[in-house]
Amino acid sequence: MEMLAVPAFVLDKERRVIIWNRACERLTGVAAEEVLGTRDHWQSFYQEARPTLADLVVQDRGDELDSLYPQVAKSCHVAGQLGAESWCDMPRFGQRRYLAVDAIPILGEHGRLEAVVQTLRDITDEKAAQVALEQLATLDGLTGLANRRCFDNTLGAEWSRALRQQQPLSLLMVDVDNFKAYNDANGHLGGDECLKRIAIAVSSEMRANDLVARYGGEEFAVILPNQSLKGAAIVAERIRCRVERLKVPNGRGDNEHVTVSIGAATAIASSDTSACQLVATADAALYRAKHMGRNRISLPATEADIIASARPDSHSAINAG
Ligand SMILES: Nc1nc2c(ncn2[C@@H]2O[C@H](COP(=O)(O)OP(=O)(O)OP(=O)(O)O)[C@@H](O)[C@H]2O)c(=O)[nH]1
Repeated sequence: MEMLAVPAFVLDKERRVIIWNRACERLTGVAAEEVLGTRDHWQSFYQEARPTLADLVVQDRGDELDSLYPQVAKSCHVAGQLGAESWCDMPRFGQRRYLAVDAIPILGEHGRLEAVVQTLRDITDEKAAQVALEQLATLDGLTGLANRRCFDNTLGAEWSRALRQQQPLSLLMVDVDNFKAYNDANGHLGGDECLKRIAIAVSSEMRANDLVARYGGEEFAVILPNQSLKGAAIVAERIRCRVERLKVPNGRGDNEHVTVSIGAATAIASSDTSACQLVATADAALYRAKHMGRNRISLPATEADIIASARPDSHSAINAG
């Protein structure tokens, strides 16, 4: 065990460390003599006191596995083994590592627990690669914003949260005006550059919990959790002004610049409404903003419309900004 290449430690049935091998010393930066005979082994992995997997096995607390290791947890109840993956603080190095751990009971006569071996594998690099891939799968290739798939998932999650917490949820649909003409005048690559600049402008108006996504083509969507209609209108107007201030010539004449139209909708989630209806309402508002001349925001007018805005049978009033 001492010379084993895999980091490992062993607890006795009183949860005291009886073996702490060399590889475990290298992994944690903690020498065996610091922990042998103590119950301080957790300090090598975490800033705050919490049981390691081996502690759970000794104390027969396998039922806490899922809550303590929410990322990946697996238990093999027959043999009493537990396995999990989690981020560990690694206090001695001050740098988190992602560890895959297994805790295996050692049974004596009559099947009585004598000790528990915990093995650890540092899989930080694999985890980082996996996270990077997952991020790539959620990003739009041109603008670097969240893509449509990420938008759909986030909206679903935020809708559920709004329903649970009975908080408003706002949505903005932002569409570049006359973009076909811009493409015709500047070519598709020129159009792409313009979309990138608008993406940056829209993102720069967001708070940490908001999500800006490329909804498709020259249309962006902004999810504003826990935001009232009034707040959403303020954000929408800030975005509209920000894009206008970019002063990207649209080729339609001197002093003519690229602008956006924005439709807003706000809903208090309820079980008889859906996130799709919120999108449809914001889209309808966007259509009205276009219809009324572009470079403007459009939103429901009254408090009643805020709630009604997500109902399928509603015909929200419009207030063009
Ligand atoms: N360069 C570029 N153009 C795109 C992209 N996606 C969509 N478009 C173009 O965006 C234009 C959208 O045109 P329309 O839907 O007619 O709308 P519009 O000209 O913006 O007019 P309004 O929306 O009514 O103001 C089309 O010419 C599309 O080819 C893209 O990724 N890059």
